[in-house]
Amino acid sequence: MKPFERVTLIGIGLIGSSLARDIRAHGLAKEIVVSTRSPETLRRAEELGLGDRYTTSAADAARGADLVIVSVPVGASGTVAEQIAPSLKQGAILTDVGSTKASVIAQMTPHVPEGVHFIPGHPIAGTEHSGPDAGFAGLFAGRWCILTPAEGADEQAIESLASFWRTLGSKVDRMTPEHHDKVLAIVSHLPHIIAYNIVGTADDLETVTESEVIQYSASGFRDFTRLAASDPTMWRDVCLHNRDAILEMLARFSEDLAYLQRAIRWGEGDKLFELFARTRAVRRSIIEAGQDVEAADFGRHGLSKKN
Ligand SMILES: NC(=O)C1=CN([C@@H]2O[C@H](COP(=O)(O)OP(=O)(O)OC[C@H]3O[C@@H](n4cnc5c(N)ncnc54)[C@H](O)[C@@H]3O)[C@@H](O)[C@H]2O)C=CC1
Ligand SMILES: O=C(O)C(=O)Cc1ccc(O)cc1
Repeated sequence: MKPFERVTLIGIGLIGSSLARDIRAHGLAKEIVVSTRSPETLRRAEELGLGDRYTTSAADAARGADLVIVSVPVGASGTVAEQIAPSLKQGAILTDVGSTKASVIAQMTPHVPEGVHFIPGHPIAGTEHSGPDAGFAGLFAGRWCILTPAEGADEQAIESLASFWRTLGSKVDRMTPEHHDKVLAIVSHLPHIIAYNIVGTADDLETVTESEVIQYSASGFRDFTRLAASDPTMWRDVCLHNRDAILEMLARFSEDLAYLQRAIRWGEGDKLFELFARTRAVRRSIIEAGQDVEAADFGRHGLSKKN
């Protein structure tokens, strides 16, 4: 696709810095402007050569940009939108990468000036690491990116953003923010919450000393510890900003867990076997659909990238 004259990245952690690297690699911008709140992170981004211009002022960074990508914890979306609103140029595309959509839209939309195209997005790609050192080119290749534009949003702007993500190798889908939040609650938010919970429980158990947890953690527990090592600020915000969908899925999860608990208590092996056979089939269908590479990649990068 034709490069943007100026792309501004607000937030330069795992996602923002991966975007910076990919935008450079694919020649998608004539100029990359990097902005983040903390001077230390900004300095690190500069050392890594992630942009062409650097500033802690989101308002200065957004001025004159054709594409502005907000990659901050979802709870900070409203503040950022308020800061950049007066600098956004007419016709600019404004997007985000937040893991929750309805709340981000509610926070940002009131600040978006007439004539600026706000197209919310969410790349379903990441790792448990955070910060500018954790990003890498190619993170989004082969992964989905979900766009959740409002009804009546400018089709040309949507297509331009979709084409940007496709250039990074992503598959692009479109859905309503509410549907996105329900789907992501079950496939991403609950798994993280369950991981935080099980690792917390193991850590609390007085009979299991810390050294035993570490010494005997076979692959099952280990997989949970990877997710449970994810950024606390990011996941606090996800929980607070997708509250309803997460609570709905957690209620369903607890019911199903009680069923499992009862089957174990009463020795109902047939019920256990039926469930375990059904879930094995789910895993197999994911692998057949070619999605297993993603799980393997998360693991690989998780082991090799430092925080
Ligand atoms: N980590 C992951 O695997 C994925 C994360 N996301 C979403 O991407 C967004 C960013 O996540 P990461 O890059 O992982 O986080 P990160 O913690 O690596 O980076 C966050 C960045 O935002 C900056 N920041 C925080 N508050 C700010 C504010 N008020 N103004 C300006 N900058 C601010 C930080 O300095 C940092 O540069 C989040 O909304 C998250 O939900 C989406 C897909 C995957
Ligand atoms: O590291 C993992 O396994 C992930 O699940 C990464 C991830 C985290 C948050 C998102 O909104 C999307 C992807």
